[in-house]
Amino acid sequence: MSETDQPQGGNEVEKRPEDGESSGTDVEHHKEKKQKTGTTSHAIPISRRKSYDENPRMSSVYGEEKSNVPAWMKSRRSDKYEKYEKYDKYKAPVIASSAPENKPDERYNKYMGAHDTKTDDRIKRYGSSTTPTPEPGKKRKNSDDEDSIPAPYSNIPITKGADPEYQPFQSRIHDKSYKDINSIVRAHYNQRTQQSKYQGSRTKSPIYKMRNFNNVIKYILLGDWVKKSPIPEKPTVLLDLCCGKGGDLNKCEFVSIDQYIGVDISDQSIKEAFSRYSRNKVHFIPQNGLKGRERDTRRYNFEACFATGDCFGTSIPDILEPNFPGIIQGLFPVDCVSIQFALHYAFESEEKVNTLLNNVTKSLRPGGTFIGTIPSSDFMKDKIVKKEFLDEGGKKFGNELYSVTFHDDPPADGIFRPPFGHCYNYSLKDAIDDVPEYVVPFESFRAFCEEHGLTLRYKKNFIDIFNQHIPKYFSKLNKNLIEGMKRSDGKYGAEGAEKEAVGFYIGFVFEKVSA
Ligand SMILES: C[S@@+](CC[C@H](N)C(=O)[O-])C[C@H]1O[C@@H](n2cnc3c(N)ncnc32)[C@H](O)[C@@H]1O
Repeated sequence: MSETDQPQGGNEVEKRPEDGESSGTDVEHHKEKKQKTGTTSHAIPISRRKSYDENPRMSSVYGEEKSNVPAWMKSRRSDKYEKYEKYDKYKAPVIASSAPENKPDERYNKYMGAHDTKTDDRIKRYGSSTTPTPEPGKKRKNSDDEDSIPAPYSNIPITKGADPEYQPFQSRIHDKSYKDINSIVRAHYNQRTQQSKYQGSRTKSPIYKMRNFNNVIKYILLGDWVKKSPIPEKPTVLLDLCCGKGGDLNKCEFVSIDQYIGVDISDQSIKEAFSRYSRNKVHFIPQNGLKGRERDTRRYNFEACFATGDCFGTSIPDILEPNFPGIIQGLFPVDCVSIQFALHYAFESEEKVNTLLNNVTKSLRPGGTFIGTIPSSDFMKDKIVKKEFLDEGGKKFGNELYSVTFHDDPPADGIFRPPFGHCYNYSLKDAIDDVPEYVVPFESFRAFCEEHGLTLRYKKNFIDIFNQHIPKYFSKLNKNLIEGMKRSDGKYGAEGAEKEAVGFYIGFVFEKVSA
């Protein structure tokens, strides 16, 4: 397996005074039945405007250059909050995608059409927020603070744990074998989002250091590989697929993007991400964005919108456009597509991987990057070939923190053929209880990416990423984040069982090479 290592290292990153981190290791999984479950998309627009047009109209990006509202937000403006209201009350599992099956060209003509000479004007900055501004000099709340915010889900039972100050996560999904993977994943992450509000301080979690380590890895990957928009005055846009609770919002601020788009299948996670963003966004963004101006490092200086949707079963335009009319023409193609700790769910079938990679490549501008983190098929191969199993049957490996249990006997040479549908249950203490996910045979994944015009630029195991790049990032990252990785020998990084658990993952970067 060839490996390229060409970090750009050129992206300017800023040291920020504090860091409200989340998830990171919140890796999860599923089980499958061939039933295809898409999602109707539900979206949360973010606006800092106080008033809206009375008469909704279709947006025309280039026809509204003088306006100070992003064009994609102009139509249906009046029902913006109504939509959020609806979303807020949304309870039922999402069923049935309306994605047309066989009209990709039609859909993507529009999708790709925005990248022309007038793209400078595709989005405008606008001011006036309803979000309260923190007192000057006050730092943004970190995730521990956020967890202590009273939550509306008082019906959720609190899991009993050994530490009275900390309640470890425990899944309450029953009869997984009768559910399709989307349902399991959605239920799992909805539960996690709700339970996390009652768990207590994250610093008490048995995987606290691991979470910090994984977050640092994502800072490094995004810091080195998010490429700014090549067109001056055009916003730098990041599309976060399977964004979860918005755990990477801080990282997006760190790399100074201008626009964030988050999509996830878990409606509770999206709601939490929206809430996290809303609490911390800047009060005012100048009309011309913040290019060349100082950013407020205590807050999010970028615009954001969030939508619920199935990234592996539905096209991105079909997820976003119904909720944010004009967004595809207004903000796409984007500069970066990020997918953190989630791509393995797609490897259930070729169809899902194809849908995902179509979403990625059609969303990206040429030269844009596709950045992700996944379990390492090489790591699995090693375990299998060396027979480092926890059970007699040779289906389970791991340690006291994590475990992988294959559904079927793994191949003796550790090479999974065909590349799809190799299911295993993954467990991670205080995060994941036996949730199914799929092996991502990396070389096959790479070949699929190449078929989609994506060329591998970087691929490394987490331990190597950390060792090679932490010197550059050590002084730039939040002190609490760094201190949260302190080892027993006084140095920083992962050790013991945690080291093996984080070594299970790799980071990758592909670049879109052609139009
Ligand atoms: C381990 S979490 C990672 C969250 C976030 N990317 C992070 O790094 O903190 C995996 C996420 O993938 C989401 N997910 C799984 N399958 C999905 C799908 N088909 N479409 C969209 N999101 C999906 C889950 O709901 C969950 O939020």
